Amino acid sequence: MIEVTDIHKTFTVRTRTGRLRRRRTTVRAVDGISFTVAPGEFVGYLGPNGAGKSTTIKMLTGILSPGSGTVRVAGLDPSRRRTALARRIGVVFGQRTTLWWDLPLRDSLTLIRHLYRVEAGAHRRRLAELTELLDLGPFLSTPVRQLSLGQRMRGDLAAALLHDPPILVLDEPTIGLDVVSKATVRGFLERVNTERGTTILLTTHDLGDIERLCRRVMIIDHGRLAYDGDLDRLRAAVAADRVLVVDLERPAPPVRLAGVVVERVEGPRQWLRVPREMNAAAVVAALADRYPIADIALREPGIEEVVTRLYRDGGRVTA
Ligand SMILES: Nc1ncnc2c1ncn2[C@@H]1O[C@H](COP(=O)(O)OP(=O)(O)OP(=O)(O)O)[C@@H](O)[C@H]1O
Repeated sequence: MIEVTDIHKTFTVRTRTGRLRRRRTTVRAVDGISFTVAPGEFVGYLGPNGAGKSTTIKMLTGILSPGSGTVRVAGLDPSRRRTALARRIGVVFGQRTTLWWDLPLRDSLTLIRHLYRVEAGAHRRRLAELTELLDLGPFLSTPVRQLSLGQRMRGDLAAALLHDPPILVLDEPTIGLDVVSKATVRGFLERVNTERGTTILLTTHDLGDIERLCRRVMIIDHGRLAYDGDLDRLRAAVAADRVLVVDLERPAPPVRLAGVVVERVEGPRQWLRVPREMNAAAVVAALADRYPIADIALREPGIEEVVTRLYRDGGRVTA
């Protein structure tokens, strides 16, 4: 569905160094990235600010052409076949709307129907379906400028999917949304992926989006892919520590066990950081030997911790 081979993109930036002097510097926004996304996959695209995510998305959607390397989306070269590609792809930019500010949402969607030349009957059916899934009914007649951010995003998602494209590319679709709107958007995307088989590439800083929706993540740092694989393997690869939550039978001072650090104590409950290289079962056995234990649970690190660690270590993944 999406094939990217060794793409590069550099920008030349002119910076002022004095009253008249300017210096030209080259920014390697994308520096040799390759990946493929198969039909029906839901892939998260992560990276710190300025890593090159938007530049990649712009090359996938034909807004920018790569300096070198090749991109194929639905078999097309996006920068050369932008119009043909538009029929096969839906794009949502969370920070920008594709809707007409002064028009009611319904009219915006009708205009989009004409742009994509969707036949009237198919449009009616699709709009009814999207209206139900995204609960657009209460604000279809409201001008876009009066919509809340969450309503506007639901409208943008409908606009991107009206022509039923097999590929959906999303750049920060949950940015600024409240918890309820986020849940609506995530639930909707999950259904689009599982029920219609739409291939989805999702760029986000919201790790909750990734954890809820994506089996595969790609992480970009300084224009290069630092990781491409499933989330669990990433957890193990960055060797983020696990936490053992121990309930002792009664409150006690922090337990003492070689290699294990007690992070927090609350009454009889203690949180123990267990380094990845230690065998958790052996730690549990050693604890049970020395302390009266009522209950015990092992927690894998949250995705926040995994990603923070990856960015901090300069994006090196060794596993
Ligand atoms: N049009 C442009 N002209 C000059 N430099 C640019 C341009 N677009 C992007 N860059 C630079 O390229 C690098 C990658 O930017 P990009 O917008 O792709 O990052 P990003 O991962 O999307 O970041 P963010 O999470 O902040 O949106 C940055 O250093 C940015 O300043």
